[in-house]
Amino acid sequence: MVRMTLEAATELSEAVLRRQGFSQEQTRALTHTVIAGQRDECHSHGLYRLLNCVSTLAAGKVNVHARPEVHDQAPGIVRVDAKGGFSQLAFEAGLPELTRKARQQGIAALAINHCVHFSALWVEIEAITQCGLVALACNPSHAWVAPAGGTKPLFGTNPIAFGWPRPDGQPPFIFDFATSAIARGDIELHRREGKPVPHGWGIDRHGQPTQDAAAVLEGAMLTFGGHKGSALAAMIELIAGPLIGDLTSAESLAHDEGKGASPYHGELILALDPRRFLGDSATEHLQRAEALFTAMTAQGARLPSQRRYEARERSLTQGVEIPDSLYLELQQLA
Ligand SMILES: NC(=O)C1=CN([C@@H]2O[C@H](COP(=O)(O)OP(=O)(O)OC[C@H]3O[C@@H](n4cnc5c(N)ncnc54)[C@H](OP(=O)(O)O)[C@@H]3O)[C@@H](O)[C@H]2O)C=CC1
Ligand SMILES: O=C(O)C1=NCCCC1
Repeated sequence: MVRMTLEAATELSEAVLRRQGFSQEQTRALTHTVIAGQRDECHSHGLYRLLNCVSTLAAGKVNVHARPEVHDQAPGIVRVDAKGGFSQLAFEAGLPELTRKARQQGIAALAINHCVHFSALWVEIEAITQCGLVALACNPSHAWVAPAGGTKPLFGTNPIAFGWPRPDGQPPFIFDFATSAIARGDIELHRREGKPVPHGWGIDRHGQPTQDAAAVLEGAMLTFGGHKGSALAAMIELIAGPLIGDLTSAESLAHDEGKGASPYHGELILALDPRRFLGDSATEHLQRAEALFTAMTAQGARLPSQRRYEARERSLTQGVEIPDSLYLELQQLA
């Protein structure tokens, strides 16, 4: 393993992206995401993702000079056309209008269209909760996951993330997971490290259960929680696909033409303002939410994101670690 400071990791990411032709703005926004992922020890969405940025560019499947366009779609809806660029800049462009509308209306939606997407959603959810808003985000990806009861890839790994702001400087309550048993990135990391995957992550192309990571990647991933994850995955296809006029995971994969680039689709993000829902009683009710978190942890349960926040503390002082092989690949690209 190679250990480096967060500053060195940031320089490495910027060097790779600049060298490969990404604009200054794209380089900054992409680096923010992958460094956040690495810092919080979300290895499937950290520095490893730079390899996808580079291969997506080489495949001609991303516009590295895209300038997102913000449209005031309706009183409660802001739409951002990412113009074929990565989603990060589009999210940044839409965030001020999303928060303004949420504060005005109590609830607002941000629909991002035509974006190339690979981000962990908690990065965006954190930005919204920092504004004191409750947040929900989801998006399709490429058709890699079989519906419960089926054996052929149809859904994306379709992440869903939720965030709740907390008082007194406490970090927000956030969960963020794929509706597949695990993110595809994690299966890719198992394949790179030659490790078997646990039972229940996927099936081979003949529909048989397998622990061979490469066979799952060629076959189909499985949903988490059987029919429950499958229904959530279908919902995400609908509300972050046709509802916002964008591609489903199957359509994203067809758009890819076998190039292996990052998915191309839309994203739906909702923001809710507790102060609009509750008026003067907001503080009292947010305090009741704190009682829920206390009751969870009192039983020995950990809150989602607690591992991430602990990793963040460690990384800020000790830096981050990546496998030698990834470090060498990134050095070569830089
Ligand atoms: N852009 C895209 O299209 C896609 C992105 N992704 C991203 O991949 C990432 C990983 O997804 P996935 O593989 O499903 O993640 P996991 O199955 O690891 O689940 C992650 C979530 O569950 C929480 N969690 C895990 N274990 C526990 C526990 N014992 N108690 C309480 N909470 C727990 C995590 O908190 P903690 O982090 O603290 O462990 C985190 O919020 C996500 O960030 C997602 O956005 C996934 C699919 C597609
Ligand atoms: O890990 C995953 O699953 C994905 N991550 C980024 C984009 C495609 C799906």
